[in-house]
Amino acid sequence: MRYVSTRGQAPVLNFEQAMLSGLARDGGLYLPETVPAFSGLGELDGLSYQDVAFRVVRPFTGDSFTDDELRGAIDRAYDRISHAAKAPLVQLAPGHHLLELFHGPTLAFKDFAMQLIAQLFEIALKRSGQRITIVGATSGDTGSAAIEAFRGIDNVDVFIMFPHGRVSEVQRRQMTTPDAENVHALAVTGHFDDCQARLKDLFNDHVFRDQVGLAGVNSINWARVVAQIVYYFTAAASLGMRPMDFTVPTGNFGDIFAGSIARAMGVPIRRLIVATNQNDILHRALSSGEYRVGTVEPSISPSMDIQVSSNFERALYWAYGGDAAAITQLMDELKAGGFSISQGALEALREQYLSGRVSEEETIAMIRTVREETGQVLCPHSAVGVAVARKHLEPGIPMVTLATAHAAKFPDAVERAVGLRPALPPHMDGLFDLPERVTRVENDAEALKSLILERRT
Ligand SMILES: Cc1ncc(COP(=O)(O)O)c(C=O)c1O
Ligand SMILES: N[C@@H](CCOP(=O)(O)O)C(=O)O
Repeated sequence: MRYVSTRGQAPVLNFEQAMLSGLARDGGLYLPETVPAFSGLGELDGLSYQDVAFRVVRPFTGDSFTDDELRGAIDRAYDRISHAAKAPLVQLAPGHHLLELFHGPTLAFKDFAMQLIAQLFEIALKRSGQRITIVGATSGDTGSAAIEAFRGIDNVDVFIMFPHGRVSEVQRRQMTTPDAENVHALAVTGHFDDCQARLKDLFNDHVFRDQVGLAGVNSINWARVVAQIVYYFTAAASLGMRPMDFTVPTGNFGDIFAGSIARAMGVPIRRLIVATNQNDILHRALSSGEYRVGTVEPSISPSMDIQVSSNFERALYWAYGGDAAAITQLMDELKAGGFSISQGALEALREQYLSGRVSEEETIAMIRTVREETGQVLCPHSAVGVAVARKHLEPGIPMVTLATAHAAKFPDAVERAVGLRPALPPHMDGLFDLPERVTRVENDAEALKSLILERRT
């Protein structure tokens, strides 16, 4: 399996190289040259999550890992997910199911990919003896999952940038309380898009990139996306592999893009529905064809407070028929505020994705409604998903909404909706008592580079 950049000017890589690279050297994102068709869709029901993961991930890793290495990595990764089913599917209403992706150590869907790629990074780094510096940008969940997965791993330093004052207290403490020496939490002045833009600045400075062995674990990293494909397969297998719809609370477009790969591999996904909060650039883009960056508005679903949605570049690349020059041009226009999607590409995107947007009030109301109807307490991101999904239910077609985080990570929003603060699970006891370690940083690439050079171990 070979991986190519969406901008067409970076070296073609194998899986391990693409994983260790993160962003391509031309600023683009890696994609497989072709998506492998999956054989044996009908044989998955009844298999463990780990068995399905092995079958789904294997075609993407090529000869980068032996079967034993991959199987071992999968087993160790998913041992950390507490639920026996790993990603249980529960019924919210007849025909509407919730895919619970919050039973990992940091209570968000990010654990599914981050735990696995940490294992794969460790194998690859032990083999090569290479030392790397992971830098990540987070609106809250990627950072905590990355810190949890990579803390204490030899040959790795982890620097996580989060927007100061714009993540929940639980998310912040998950990033600032681990005492591992290789972990560095950085509170950046600005919002998530600033953090992500600075991250890309670091990658695009090739001298710095090579000097520190820069690696990325955001969903710009193809390996993250691959791991997120698996739960579309397990959900579809539980529902008998008949045509179904998925609604995905969306920000950086990694999770829903993984759904489009599952579909390309053969999972009978009829509609993939993008659910956004008031930061609705994706909904506006799919509705109007205009991808125009607005101001990031803080919301009660802060992990989706994103306007520049990285993985949309991958979707655009396919919508433009793999025309890397066109993507490069669009990404140049994006620097000046946005671009118009061509009619042909917009039609191709609309064949892949529907979209909906939910206001703050609707999100609160949905947390309340679902609690009243089912007893389930949703996190605000999952509530955005459920609210959009409910507008798209069709008789006879199962709908799966991804529940992307545990309600206890966002107690203020949940309390506003239903008057209770969900308890954190026992493994997080003491989170509010531990000392925090965090460095305030300006939204400035040079300041970040100096800090990273000074701090890496
Ligand atoms: C809880 C939660 N829900 C949804 C999302 C959106 O996922 P994606 O960025 O893959 O679109 C995020 C952040 O990525 C998140 O942390
Ligand atoms: N919501 C994310 C934003 C980054 O997403 P990623 O999937 O690209 O890592 C977060 O919680 O940090």
